[in-house]
Amino acid sequence: MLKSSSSSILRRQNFLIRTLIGSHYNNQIHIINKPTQKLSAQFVSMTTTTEADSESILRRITPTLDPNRHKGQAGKVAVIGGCREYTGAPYFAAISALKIGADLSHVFCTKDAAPIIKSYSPELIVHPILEESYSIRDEERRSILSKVLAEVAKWMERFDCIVVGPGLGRDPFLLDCVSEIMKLARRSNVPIVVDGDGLFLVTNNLDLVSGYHLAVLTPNVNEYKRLVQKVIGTEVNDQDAAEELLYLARGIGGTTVLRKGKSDLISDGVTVNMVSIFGSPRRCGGQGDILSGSVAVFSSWARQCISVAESDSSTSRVNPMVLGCIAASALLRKAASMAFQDKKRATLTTDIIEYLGRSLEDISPAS
Ligand SMILES: NC(=O)C1=CN([C@@H]2O[C@H](COP(=O)(O)OP(=O)(O)OC[C@H]3O[C@@H](n4cnc5c(N)ncnc54)[C@H](O)[C@@H]3O)[C@@H](O)[C@H]2O)[C@@H](O)CC1
Ligand SMILES: Nc1ncnc2c1ncn2[C@@H]1O[C@H](COP(=O)(O)OP(=O)(O)OP(=O)(O)O)[C@@H](O)[C@H]1O
Ligand SMILES: [Mg+2]
Repeated sequence: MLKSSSSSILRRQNFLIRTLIGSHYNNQIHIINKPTQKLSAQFVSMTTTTEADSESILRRITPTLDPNRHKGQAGKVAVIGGCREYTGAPYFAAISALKIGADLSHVFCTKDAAPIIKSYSPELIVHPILEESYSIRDEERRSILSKVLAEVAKWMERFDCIVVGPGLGRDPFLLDCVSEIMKLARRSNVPIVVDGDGLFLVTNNLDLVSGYHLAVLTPNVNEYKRLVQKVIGTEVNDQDAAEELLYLARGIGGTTVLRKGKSDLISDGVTVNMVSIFGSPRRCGGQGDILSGSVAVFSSWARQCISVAESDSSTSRVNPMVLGCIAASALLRKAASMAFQDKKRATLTTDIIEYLGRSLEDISPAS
């Protein structure tokens, strides 16, 4: 009985993967020119840009609510962020993951930030383990770094994805600890979404993500500018945005980059996809944090889908991190648009989070 139901799930997932490949790859940007090896500012605009079929990707990667599944199977994510200044950003990322459908969402933050983040929500599992320079003496650094790492190591293998950076701050000692956490995640093959101050860290230490195919960078306008300057050595060229992003992703060794903006552009150095469905004209802070938590969940779901069908050799063409980005971008934009219809100028990030569930329900009904 159990065997026959699991083989029917397997058959369904194999079917989903095959249709996924078909629809997704018909809707990506086609790179007509073969980029030269040398990274160059002189991109020749030869791409045709089409919109990703995000609704069908969302529908296909979102798991069904199966009564046989146990807690954790729909996703366990962790946000590394939250310091003295910023407590909203890690909360937005972590709660968004739960609202979309993850089972467990953790936050690893500084000791100061933890009671505040806990008070926002009893749903989050909050670990007050990070320290900033002001709270420690120089001679304690080494022992505190080992303690922080040991604490995170106890949990790391349980996570399907970690999100590094929302509200992390830029304290040098804290960033040293986070670099070690990222190395640990990489050694454990745990996917990493890098956002906010995590991008400040990574831009100055590209080796942390370079060549890691399970990493996603989600830069906003400023963060993208700094990345392009560092990796390509030029100013941003909006005329040839798709080619530039492709070169950037290649320059980081095939790490997926989601460039946020009026249209979101996504590349892993092989393809470039675009999501530009209407969102909201409100640009209140925190929407990028929703996105990073959502990418963590959707890319984990896409990986689950693909790993079930691994025997199908054609699946090697599908990058689950890219699918996760497309799904997350589309869902956030839909939720933002619904929240704006309701709240207009008063729309805040918490309002958008309240619409995540209904937006997903419209595309992939729970029953
Ligand atoms: N409630 C919270 O706790 C929030 C905390 N956040 C955190 O704040 C930290 C810094 O992130 P930021 O996004 O502010 O860093 P950025 O480097 O993107 O922004 C720095 C400055 O650039 C300006 N800027 C933003 N968009 C611009 C544009 N399109 N053109 C020109 N200038 C622009 C901003 O006004 C800001 O003063 C991160 O850790 C982030 O996660 C943000 O996520 C927002 C919400
Ligand atoms: N001009 C725009 N029009 C429509 N949607 C946009 C626009 N700019 C950004 N977005 C959407 O908002 C989301 C967040 O992007 P934004 O650039 O605000 O990130 P951010 O600055 O990192 O946010 P945060 O305040 O959380 O740090 C993106 O996924 C994008 O889809
Ligand atoms: Mg941000």
